[in-house]
Parts: sequence; structure tokens; C-alpha cells
Amino acid sequence: MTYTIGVDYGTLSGRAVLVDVTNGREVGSELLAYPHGVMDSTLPDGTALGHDVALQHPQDYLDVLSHTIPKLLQKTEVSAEDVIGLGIDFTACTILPVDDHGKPLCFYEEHASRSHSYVKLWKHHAAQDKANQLNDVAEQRGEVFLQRYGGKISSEWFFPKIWELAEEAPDLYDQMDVMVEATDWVIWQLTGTLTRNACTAGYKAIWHKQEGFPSEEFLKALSPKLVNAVSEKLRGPILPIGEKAGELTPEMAEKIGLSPGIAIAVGNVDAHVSVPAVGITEPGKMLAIIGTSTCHILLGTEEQIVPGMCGVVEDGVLPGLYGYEAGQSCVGDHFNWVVETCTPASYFEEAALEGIDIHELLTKKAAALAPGESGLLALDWWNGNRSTLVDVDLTGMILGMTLQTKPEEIYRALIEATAFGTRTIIEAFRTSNVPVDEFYAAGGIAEKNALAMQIYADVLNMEIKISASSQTPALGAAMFGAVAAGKDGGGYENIHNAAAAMGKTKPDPYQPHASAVDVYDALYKEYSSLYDYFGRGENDVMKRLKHLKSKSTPVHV
Ligand SMILES: Nc1ncnc2c1ncn2[C@@H]1O[C@H](COP(=O)(O)OP(=O)(O)O)[C@@H](O)[C@H]1O
Ligand SMILES: O=C(CO)[C@@H](O)[C@@H](O)COP(=O)(O)O
Repeated sequence: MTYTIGVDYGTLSGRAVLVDVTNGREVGSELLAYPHGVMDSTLPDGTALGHDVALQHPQDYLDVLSHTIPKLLQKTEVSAEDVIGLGIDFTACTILPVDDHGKPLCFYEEHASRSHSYVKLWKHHAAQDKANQLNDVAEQRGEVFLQRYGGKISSEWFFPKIWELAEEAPDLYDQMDVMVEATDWVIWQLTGTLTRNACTAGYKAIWHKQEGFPSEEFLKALSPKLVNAVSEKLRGPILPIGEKAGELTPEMAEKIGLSPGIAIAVGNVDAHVSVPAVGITEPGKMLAIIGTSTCHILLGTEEQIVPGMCGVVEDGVLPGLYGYEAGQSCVGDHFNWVVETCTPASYFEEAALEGIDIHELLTKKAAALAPGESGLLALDWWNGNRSTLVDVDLTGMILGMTLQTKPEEIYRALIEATAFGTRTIIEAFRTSNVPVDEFYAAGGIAEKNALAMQIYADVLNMEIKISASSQTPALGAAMFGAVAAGKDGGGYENIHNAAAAMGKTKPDPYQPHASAVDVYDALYKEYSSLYDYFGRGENDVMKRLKHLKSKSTPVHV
């Protein structure tokens, strides 16, 4: 028997999964919640943090490896000699400043109380003003890269974050040797060598296989301080996803209980790594990872500009293909909002009596409604619109409320709105000559909510295949570990072969129901006209309301 390990670094915890190389069977898993969690109010020494700051401690990432892997082997009684490879995936853009030995600046005692020496987590939003300025400068200069990112660079990405560091802590900026994605930093610790991955370089740091990173002139136009941001601070070879980054060093092998010299895959990202885990290796098959928010990943054979996508990157998902990413900022978050804001105590009592979760109760009641029966139609912009409008200032809306409207009707209308949002994204790809012929879903909601998946099948008029794994990213990472080991090392020659043997979806995909498809076609037309009316400038009432809100002074009585 041979095994591979995938480690999935999420926002709050890291999970290692041991997988059988021959068939993708998940033999066991171990999780460690990050001891420092997300630091958004104070640093470990009590130093207070400002608004919109979200940091992490890199020691937690190393602790995940040294705590979970030895336990995993012990629990499953698998010998370290039988593990041939390891892959990881991470949230992104999650970056940290390090010295020339890869030591994070926050590990220096003298920097322990300086927020800029820590990891800036993907949802660190304190660089929004930098993102706004960057977008203005890029637009004025006619930078072509903007089109590849739906017209806007997000404050969550690399350049706004490094600019924030350069401006607010210039001495740390000078002291750091390189700024590195956490996924690449962990791989560096495992192999002893710095490599960067094409996925985060492309989607988060505006890198293009032919054009490279943004030019020095552009960086100088942002700030003279950033002129060396690419030549020095982003140094390091960029490897395509699917390659081997190196081999496990003896020191790390000792710490994490694996054999020295096993293959370590190039770093990867949680959404993108999931694609082969459901067996996708070719164009035309979209995977949606549906949870708190949704990421859509799709492969194509050519680089096309798709309005409002998050990015297109050659080799960014699988080698030899273009990977496209799009997304919806608010999905499960809406459903939670209904639970917390629109659901009376009697529903909670009923759920407790039935011994089910409140989401399950609302879903059960919503499932008893026919499509269109509630008379409601919603716009799913509770947290802005990521694709296709790329506008964080848009807000949500529910039309058709009456005195008879019930919580389960709102719950269902929001599920429908997220499905309409996904259909809008699919149509944007199709009209831009990027085919979407099949639809796959993974993530918490794909697994837990059958009604939501049936609604998606009906709204999209497509079969929906569900990932067979409840740990899809970790499975994907483990598969890349087996590919890094190679065929001669007991793994696979390439990710295509690994996906064929190890990737899986559940039997019995969701099928569209013809009668529901017709009703949803009619509702989608209405959704689209509201989408354009409120989202494309015909009526900017959402922005005017937001503006008024920001100007108003609260009245306290
Ligand atoms: N049964 C359910 N049906 C629909 N949404 C649910 C259900 N249970 C939890 N949720 C929502 O799913 C989201 C969590 O999704 P999950 O994939 O588990 O996590 P994450 O996206 O953070 O990785 C939360 O927003 C929660 O409100
Ligand atoms: O942005 C990406 C991927 O591009 C994610 O890593 C980031 O949104 C975090 O997602 P999760 O909260 O882990 O689902």
C-alpha cells in the first residue's frame, strides 16, 4: 500500500488527510485549530490592531504539520515509509515578509509588536485605499492586465498589501528579503528551497506567463518605494501547478514524522486545488466550491477576456491549460443572515423538538414550496458583487415582500438568487467563447443542502455532480503530492492520471426538473433585468443609500 498526504490550510485551522494513492480513499484525517486564530483585534503581546486588519501567525502553520501528521500516522497505523508524497493548499492571497533565510520578520523579538511583520490574511482589508489608487493609476495608464481581472484589482491581493507595508512600515519593507505567499513559505520550510506557484502569482500578484509581473514604470507610478517590488521582493522561480517543488529535508522529516526525501508538490490554493479532486482535467467543466462564499473554477484552451471574472492564468489550475476563476461574495452568509435576523423563536423551538439544525428546518419548509410560489425575487449582493460586476458597493435586495412572507420563503429566494448569480457568471463565460458544458459542486452547502443543489440544477438547466469527498481541497492537495512523487516513485506521471484514479463525485447527480426549469427561466429574465438596472448604473440607488448611511450620525435616545 502507498499513501499520500494533503494538508488543507483554511482560515481557522489546518487539516491533514491521509489518502490511498491507488484509489483516492481517505484513510484518516487530523485537524489543528490555529493557536493564534485570526488576529483582528490584538497581536499576541496585546498590541491593538486597527480597522479591517486580519493577520495570522506563521508558527501556527508549522504547528499544523508537526501536530497533525504524526497523529495521523499513529491513528491510522500507517508507516511513514509508505507515504510517498505531500501536497498543500492554502487560502490566498495570504502573504508574509521574510528574511533571506525564509525567517518571518515577526519571529524577530524586536518586531513582535509590529503588525506589518505578520502574515496578512486573504481577508485583511486594510489596504482598500491602496487598491482604489492602484486601480485608478492602472486605468489612467491603460494597463492591459486590468482586463484579465474583471477590470479591478482587489484589496485582498498582493500589490495593495505590499504597498500598505511599504508605506506604513518602510523599515520592515527594506529589511524583508522577499514577500511570499504562505503556501509557498510552507513549501520552502519543507524543502529548504524557495519556489513560487503559478496559481497565486497569476491570480493574486498580476503575473502573466508571457508578460510577467506589472512593469517598473507602473510600480513607480504607484510609489517610488515599490520600484523594486518585483525585481527583489517577488524574487524566486515560478513553477506551474503540478510540478514537484523539492524533497522533504531531514530536519523537517524529523519534526513531522515522515521520511526524508519524499516528494513535495508546488504550493496550491484551496479552490483551485479542488478541480482534479472531482475528476476534472479538461475544459468545459465548471467546479463551484459553495460555502460561506462561492469560487467558480473553469479550464479553457485559450486566453479569453471574460467580463467580471476574477482572473485567467495559464498553468494556474492545471498545467497546459488556462484556468479561469469567478466568484460570489455572499452565499451561505445570506442563509445565516436569515437564521439570525428573520427567524422567530418558534422556529428554533420546532427545530429543537425535531432534533435538527435550524438550517435544516428552514430548508425543509422551503422545499415544500413550488418554484415561484413565494412571489419573491432577490439580488444576492449582501456582501457586494464579485462577478460579473466587481462592485463591493452594491447591496442586497428582496422584491415582492408582503405581510404573508415567511422566513422559509426568504431563505428559498436567497438560494434562488445565488443560483441566478451563478447562471449569470456561466452566461458571461459562454458569451466570451469559454464553454461551460458541465457543472460540479463541492463545499459545505453542496454537501449539506439537497434543496439548494436541486434549485441550482433547475436554474442552470444542467446536471449537478457533487464531490464525493467532504475534504475536497485536501484530497486535491494529496493528489498533487502523488504526482510530485511521479510514477517511478509510486505515484502518477501527471495530474490527469491521478484524477482518473483518485478524483470522484457521488453517484446520482442532481437532474433538472422540466417544470421547474420553465418557471426559473421566467424568473431569471426578471433577475437579469434587476441585475442590469441596479448593477450597471441605470439606477445607482444602492450606492446613494450607502453614501447617505456613511454620512449620517447615529441618533441615540
Ligand atoms: N444546511 C445548510 N444549508 C445551507 N447553508 C448552510 C447549512 N449549514 C450551514 N450553512 C452555511 O454554510 C456556510 C459554511 O459553509 P462551509 O463550506 O461549511 O464553510 P466555508 O465556506 O467557511 O469553508 C455558512 O455560511 C453557513 O451559514
Ligand atoms: O480567494 C480564495 C481563493 O482564490 C480563497 O482562498 C479565500 O476566499 C478563502 O476562502 P475560504 O474561506 O477558505 O472558503
